[in-house]
Amino acid sequence: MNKVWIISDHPETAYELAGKAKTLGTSLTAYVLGDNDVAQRVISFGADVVKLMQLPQTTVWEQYLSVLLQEAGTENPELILVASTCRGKDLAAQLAAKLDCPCVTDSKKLEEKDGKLVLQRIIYGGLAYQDIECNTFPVIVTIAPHTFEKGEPEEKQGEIFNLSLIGEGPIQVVERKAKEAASVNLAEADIVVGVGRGLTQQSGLAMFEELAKLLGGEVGCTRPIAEDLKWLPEERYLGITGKQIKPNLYLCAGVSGQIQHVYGIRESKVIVSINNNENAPIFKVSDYYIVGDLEEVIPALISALK
Ligand SMILES: Cc1cc2nc3c(=O)[nH]c(=O)nc-3n(C[C@H](O)[C@H](O)[C@H](O)COP(=O)(O)OP(=O)(O)OC[C@H]3O[C@@H](n4cnc5c(N)ncnc54)[C@H](O)[C@@H]3O)c2cc1C
Repeated sequence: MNKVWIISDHPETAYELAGKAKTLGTSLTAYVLGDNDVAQRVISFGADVVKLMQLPQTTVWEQYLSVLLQEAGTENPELILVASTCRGKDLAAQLAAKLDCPCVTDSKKLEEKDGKLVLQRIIYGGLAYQDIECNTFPVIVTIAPHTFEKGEPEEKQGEIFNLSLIGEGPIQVVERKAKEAASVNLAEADIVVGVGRGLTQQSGLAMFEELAKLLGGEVGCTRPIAEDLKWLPEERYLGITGKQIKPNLYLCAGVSGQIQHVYGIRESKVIVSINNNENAPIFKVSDYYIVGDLEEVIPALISALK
C-alpha cells in the first residue's frame, strides 16, 4: 500500500496506530490532536509526516472533517486508520460517507495479503469473529485504544505541520465546561480486581478494595453492581457496554462470566476467577480459578498477601 493515514485525538493511540501503520504502507501521514512533542513521538513510532490538529475554545472537532476531505482529495490515501475514540468513531463514519468508501469498525487484526487488506472484528457482542477481505480502496478502519502494542520508538526524521481549519463551520461554540474528571482510568490499570453479584452485601466491597490496594490495582465490576445496585460508579463497570481493559492481571470474584462482561476483560493477560459454582462460565476464560466462596477466599488472599 502506498499512502496510509492515521487520525487520532489521543496521543497514546496515535503511537500504537503509527507502529501498526508503518508495517502496512510506504508513506505514513498522521493527523493528531496534540503539540510538537506528540508529533515528534508519532514520528519516532513510524510517521513520515505529522499534521497537528488543535482544539481551541472556539473550535469543535467536526470542523476538521472538511479539512480532511480536502486533504484526502489531493493525497489519495489508500488506508485510513482512525482511533476508535468517541470523536474518532464520529469522524470515521462521516469521512466514509463523504468519501463513499467502506468503514470497518473496531478491527482487531489488520494485515496486507496478496494486495488485499485482511481484517478481523468481533461481532454479536463477542460471540463470533468476522473475517473481512477488502480489495477496494480507500478504506477506513477504526481501531480501539490498546488493540496493538506501540512497539519501540526509533530515531527518525519527519515533517511536522499545523493543520489549518477551513472557514467557520456550522457549529458555534457558546460555552465550554470541563467534564468532571473520572476518578479512575481502568483502561490504564495494570491490575484490576473485579467484583460481581456474587457479593451480597455492599459492605463486602471493602475487602475487594483492600485486595486491589495490596496488589497495586483498581477495582472494577460487572454492570449490575454499578447500574442496578449502584454500589460503584458506572465508570468502573467492565464489558461490552462498559470499559474494555487489557491489564496484566484481572482477578474477579462472584462474576458469572456472561459474554457481555467477558467482552471487556478478554484481552487481559492473565485472568483469575473465584466462583462458588464449579460450572460458572467465567472459568472457561480463566487461566486460573478457584471454586469457593468469595467471603472465604478473598480474606485468605488478603492475609496471604499481607
Ligand atoms: C445489551 C446488554 C449489555 C450488557 N453489557 C454488560 C457489560 O458491559 N458488562 C457487564 O458486566 N454486564 C453486561 N450485561 C449484563 C450481563 O449479561 C450479565 O447479566 C452480568 O454481567 C452479570 O453480572 P454478574 O456476573 O455480577 O452477576 P451474575 O450473573 O448474577 O453472577 C453472579 C455469580 O456469582 C457467583 N456467586 C454467588 N455467590 C458467590 C459466592 N459467595 N462466592 C463466589 N461466587 C459466588 C454465582 O455462582 C454467579 O456465577 C449486559 C446485558 C445486556 C443485555
